[in-house]
Amino acid sequence: MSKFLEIKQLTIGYSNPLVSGIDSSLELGEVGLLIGNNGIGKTTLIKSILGQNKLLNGEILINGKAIQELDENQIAQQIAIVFSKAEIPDNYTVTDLISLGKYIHYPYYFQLNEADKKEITEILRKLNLSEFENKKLTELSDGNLQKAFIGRALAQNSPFIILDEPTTHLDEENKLMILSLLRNLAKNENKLILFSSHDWRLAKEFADKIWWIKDQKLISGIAEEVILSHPELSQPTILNFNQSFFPPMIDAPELEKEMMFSYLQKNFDKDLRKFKLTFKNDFWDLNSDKFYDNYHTFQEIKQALEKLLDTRDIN
Ligand SMILES: Nc1ncnc2c1ncn2[C@@H]1O[C@H](COP(=O)(O)OP(=O)(O)OP(=O)(O)O)[C@@H](O)[C@H]1O
Repeated sequence: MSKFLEIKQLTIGYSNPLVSGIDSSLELGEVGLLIGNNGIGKTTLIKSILGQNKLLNGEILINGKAIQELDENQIAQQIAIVFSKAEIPDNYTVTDLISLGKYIHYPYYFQLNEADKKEITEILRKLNLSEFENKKLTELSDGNLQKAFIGRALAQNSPFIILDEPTTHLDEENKLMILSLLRNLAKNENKLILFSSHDWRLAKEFADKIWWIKDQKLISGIAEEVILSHPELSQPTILNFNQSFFPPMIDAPELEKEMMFSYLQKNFDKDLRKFKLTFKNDFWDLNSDKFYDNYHTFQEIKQALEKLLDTRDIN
């Protein structure tokens, strides 16, 4: 069976390559989560899949056809895109926006036929947006606005939907709502969903596959397997807010590791990479090449580290 999206030996970028040697695929009914640091090439990859960027090498096949051989309209029949930074058209209602999804099927000026109207009513219902059908977009909550943009993608009726950061700017409850909506679309309507996210820790619970851009390569596979085989993904350093803080090695279950990281990051503007903390259920081991002791509380660990750093500064 051929994969709906197939990428072979692909290099993407501009004058210089950003990511090379990409070999991967996704099938209808799957949810793929695209992650990677800022500026690493996520949007560039999305644009390449949409045929908007010249490929530096290799190929992208959509339903067996090379992307370069499809014209704009043929691509729109296969792929709908939801950009999170989309401009909100002034004076548009929710129904107007969703109706725009039908545009690709008509010439410049069009009027919706009865079947289209029925379909849009059905999309509004499915997205729980019926009560807002005549509301201006500018009056919607962020969560409902995001749903309206997804509604436009659904009206386009393409089997593949790509979303750039669909959960950014949403509160936790709306994030979960959008993520389950995306998963339901894949599972109940056999859509292929590929979305990028900075909230990937949450998003991974809803994704079948992870596509992770790192060191100019794409690491891809079943979400859980990618995380298991790349310990740095489960290291909390990915949530580093404090530029001059470098965490010690923390050997502990995920939650304890995350909490210890969070506590140290708030309390130290320092490089702690010389130290290692090991969780032993009832206490924590703290050691470096010259030191070893154990502690029961976070505060004891903080005091010990402060003392050790002080001593080191004097020496
Ligand atoms: N049209 C362009 N010409 C040249 N370089 C570009 C162009 N567009 C983007 N870049 C550069 O390519 C790199 C990757 O950008 P891209 O937008 O793909 O990253 P990203 O992973 O989506 O980042 P973010 O998470 O911040 O959105 C950046 O260094 C960016 O400056």
